[in-house]
Amino acid sequence: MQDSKKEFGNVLIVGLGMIGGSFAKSLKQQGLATLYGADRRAGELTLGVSTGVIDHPAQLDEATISNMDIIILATPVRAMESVLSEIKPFIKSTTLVTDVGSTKGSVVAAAVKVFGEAPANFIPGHPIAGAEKSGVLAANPNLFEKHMAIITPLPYSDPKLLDRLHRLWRAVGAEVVSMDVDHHDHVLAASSHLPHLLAYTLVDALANAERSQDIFRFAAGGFRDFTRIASSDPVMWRDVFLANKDATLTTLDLFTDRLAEMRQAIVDGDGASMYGVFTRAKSARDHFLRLLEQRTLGKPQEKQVSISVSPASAIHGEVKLIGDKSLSHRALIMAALAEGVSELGNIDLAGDVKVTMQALRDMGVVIEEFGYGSVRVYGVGRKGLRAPIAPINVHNSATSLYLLAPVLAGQAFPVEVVGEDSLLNTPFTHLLALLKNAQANVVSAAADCLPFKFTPAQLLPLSGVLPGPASSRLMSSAILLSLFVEQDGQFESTLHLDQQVRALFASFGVRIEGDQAFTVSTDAITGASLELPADMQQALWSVLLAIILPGSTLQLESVARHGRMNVLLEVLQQAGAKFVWLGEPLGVFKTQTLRVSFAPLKAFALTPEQSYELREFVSLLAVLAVYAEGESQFEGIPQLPYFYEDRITTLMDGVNHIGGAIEWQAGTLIIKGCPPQGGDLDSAGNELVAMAFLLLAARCRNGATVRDCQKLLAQIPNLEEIATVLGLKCSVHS
Ligand SMILES: NC(=O)c1ccc[n+]([C@@H]2O[C@H](COP(=O)([O-])OP(=O)(O)OC[C@H]3O[C@@H](n4cnc5c(N)ncnc54)[C@H](O)[C@@H]3O)[C@@H](O)[C@H]2O)c1
Ligand SMILES: O=C(O)C(=O)C[C@]1(C(=O)O)C=C[C@@H](O)C=C1
Repeated sequence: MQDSKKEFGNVLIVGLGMIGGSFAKSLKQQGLATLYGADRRAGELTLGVSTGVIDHPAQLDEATISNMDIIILATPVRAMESVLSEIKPFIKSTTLVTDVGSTKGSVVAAAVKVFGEAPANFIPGHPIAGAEKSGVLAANPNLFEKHMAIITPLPYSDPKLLDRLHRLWRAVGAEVVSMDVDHHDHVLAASSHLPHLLAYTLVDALANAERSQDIFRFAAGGFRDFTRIASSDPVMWRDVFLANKDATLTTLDLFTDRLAEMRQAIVDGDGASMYGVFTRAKSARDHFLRLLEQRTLGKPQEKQVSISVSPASAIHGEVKLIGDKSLSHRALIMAALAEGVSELGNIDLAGDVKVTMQALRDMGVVIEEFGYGSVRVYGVGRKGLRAPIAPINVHNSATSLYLLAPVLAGQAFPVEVVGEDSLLNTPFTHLLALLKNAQANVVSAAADCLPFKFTPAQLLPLSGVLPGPASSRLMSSAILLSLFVEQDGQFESTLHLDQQVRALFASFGVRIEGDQAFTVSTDAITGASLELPADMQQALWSVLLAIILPGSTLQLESVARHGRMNVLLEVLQQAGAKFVWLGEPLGVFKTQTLRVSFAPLKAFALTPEQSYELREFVSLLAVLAVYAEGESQFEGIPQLPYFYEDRITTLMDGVNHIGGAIEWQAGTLIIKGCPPQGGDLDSAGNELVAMAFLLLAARCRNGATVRDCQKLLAQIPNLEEIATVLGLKCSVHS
């Protein structure tokens, strides 16, 4: 009877319905077993044979049972006890007996009742896959593919048979997860049983309500999506609720309390509460969908995107650029930690800032978007964040990590932070050292890399100089950490604090005094109304476009006239650029309109101090030098952190490849003014290099194509639009 050539030998399905039939069909189609089916409805067995789901119909008698290698119980859960009693006299100890029931405690209890103690060859399981259909005709051999199968091994389960069960589920395409029986029943009560109860009850209540005819007649997608599962098999679901009574009641009580709160919000016309629940729920469901998508599709392959730029003539116009990226991160975090509501205008809502915003939303902060770049943030107070339902994912945003980590260290709940791509291999040694200096409870998985696990701790004031090379991100981390200690925070840094960052914190009631030795104090973090200044990278890019393209004049609104911008403009003046500030400085960031126009450029030099101060802009300045007459010299580049030099190397490769001339001479970068012809430029995925190449391309005689721009477009999704407004012809293609 046994077919020894097939991997799983003889497999018997008891209960040849939708789930049992799907299992059988998959194994049979792959030729992995000889399939037997038993069902109290003879018709299902006949259909099973005629539709190729099983090889043989069978009875639960000695001849069948003693010859099986695997027996799978796939009846409704309350029928399993009687099936086990029936097969008990004939089961061999080497036969794996398992089940697919939706509840696990009741199935184990049935086994204990029948056998005295669940035998070592009985190992329960449950596929987290299904449909609202039933019966063998609904069998789908692909049903379990890329779905999870939970198995709940018992302490004395036979390891060899456990291994066979793993292989069996993997053979039908499932990912196997082990779980404790009680945990399984509580989790599934919430994720599966409660939704079925709600769907059945809703349909039944409406079907018996007044106007039920019209209710169904006019119901559309919402009703259909919510109630699909009310078409599921009633016997199966009656059994589930009888079998998993306690866990279902616990989750049902939680739900009815929350429903009562929603009812009250409607009675009170409390829109803020409703909005809060809806945004949190939307964010939680979006998160769930992303997880599901990753599991079923695998990680999506990032498509390579290129931008082609045609040779441009002049650019003209008056533009208002989106707000500064780094200030946007900080403003959102401060508004979330504030007491009261903040209104933030000209926020950059793309790229990495979205990561910070999502993390805050995941922790219960309501952020309403109204109009382009405007958000209203309902602050929850320093300690008012809520534990997220899943780890906080900072994706590829180091800035989000630097700014969120101190906030998480100060909360009263444990939380994990995960990341993606290159961030996973980046050691955050200095950030961790800073957090530990404040006695934060944080552990990293390995080698100071993500994931990090935070557990609540009483934070203490920082002492001494900030670890590692001076960095403005780490300085902001130190300021944010100081908000969670009782006394005023104090720390030292060799870096000057950016005036705009100081102004931003001050707007929320946080005073930062001193220079190099800082004191951070606050009575209360208060909500603020702020309009952020234009992003400096984008502002410089547009300014340089106008400067290098003959005939251009450009007026940029909301440019902050502060420290670094002044250093930058000094360098541009040295190169011969023409610009003028218009109007009076406005708001906390002292913004003004900046007008620039084309000027013939001459070579210029950066001192090591200027290179350090302007390190974020060195790639753009190098392109400016390509269009200046003579030989520009940048000193101090090798002394910058390694990734700045990496950027410059990519930039040099590109410029030299299309006919420019940049070289190193004794640690100084020498750029010879010599307009290139054009061609292909590979940005190696770096968004700042890509931006510099777009600038370079604009005046190449034949235009140029910049490759690997996906990160740049993630940061500036409306780049094509900005270029069009300015009059630059570029097209994005993959
Ligand atoms: N439907 C789903 O989405 C889903 C998902 C995962 C797990 N499950 C579990 O899988 C099992 C089967 O569900 P289904 O959706 O395949 O149901 P189904 O109604 O399609 O199939 C059940 C089969 O069991 C048979 N049966 C009932 N009592 C029997 C008995 N005493 N002896 C022999 N056969 C008997 C029925 O005749 C029927 O053919 C249930 O335990 C259910 O909890 C279902
Ligand atoms: O997709 C469906 O129709 C299901 O109901 C599948 C579902 C679920 O709730 O997710 C139903 C019961 C199970 O035990 C496992 C999966």
